[in-house]
Amino acid sequence: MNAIEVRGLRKSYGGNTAVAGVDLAVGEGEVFALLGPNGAGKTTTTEILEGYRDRDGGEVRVLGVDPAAADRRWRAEIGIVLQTANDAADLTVRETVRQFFGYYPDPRGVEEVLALCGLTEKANARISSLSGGQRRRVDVALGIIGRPRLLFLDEPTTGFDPEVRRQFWDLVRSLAAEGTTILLTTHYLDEAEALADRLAVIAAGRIVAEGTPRTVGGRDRAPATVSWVDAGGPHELRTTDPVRTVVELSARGPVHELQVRRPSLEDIYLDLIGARA
Ligand SMILES: Nc1ncnc2c1ncn2[C@@H]1O[C@H](COP(=O)(O)OP(=O)(O)OP(=O)(O)O)[C@@H](O)[C@H]1O
Repeated sequence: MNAIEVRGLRKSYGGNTAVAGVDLAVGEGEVFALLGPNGAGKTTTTEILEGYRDRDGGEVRVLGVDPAAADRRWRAEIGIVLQTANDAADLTVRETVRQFFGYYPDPRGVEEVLALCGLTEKANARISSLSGGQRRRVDVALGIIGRPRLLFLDEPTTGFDPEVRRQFWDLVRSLAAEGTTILLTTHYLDEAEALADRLAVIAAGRIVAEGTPRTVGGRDRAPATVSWVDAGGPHELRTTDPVRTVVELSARGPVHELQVRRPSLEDIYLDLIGARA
């Protein structure tokens, strides 16, 4: 059984179509990233999957259940890290995490979660005194304390400094290694590349490409750029067979600053969403 199955999902707000027929399948234990520009329909799609938003049409199964008709038991198997920070500003970090501990049938230990999220040193600090990135870590802690089978991460590392982002990536990898299915929404393509087994690019409410970070949008077959400097000056060549180009160049005589550049995920993404000519 797939953790998430979506067929023909549609949602409009008044006359504005936010999701225009999305199909999606996420396997158990997969880390799946949803990419797309602002307003593409990512949050609307994930909120429908989380059971927080009605849909206009389409079939949706999350852990085998229609989220529109889900019960408490289903909800306990889902972890959610929303874009908005929590608002229990007067409580300390530990008190906040402990409160959520009580909501779940089989939670992780409070101290374990604080440690996993790098919050042990801030355990006695009030939420209101935390920095933006530290608050975000509390959101993540609350999302994972229930030991979810499926975790929704909506732009989880916004506001994180580079070191904390790396720590968070390690946390996601360890959750994935335990078998947690993860649906990640992010604007950071390096994050999708580092974490996702598969990803989909959504634009104007439709999925425009799906694949692994290596293959999406024909990335693995796209031409590479070979650049070098020789006696005639700098050169650049786009080719689908860069190995052959390099072999031919080296047979011709001395070259310097030889570089082979494959299209990055960002190059492919920008092409897919039509952001480049
Ligand atoms: N509650 C709402 N009422 C009316 N329109 C909405 C509502 N929520 C979203 N929309 C519209 O639906 C479309 C999709 O929005 P959505 O928030 O799903 O996009 P997104 O891909 O998550 O964007 P972002 O990257 O900015 O978070 C947008 O045009 C947005 O203006």
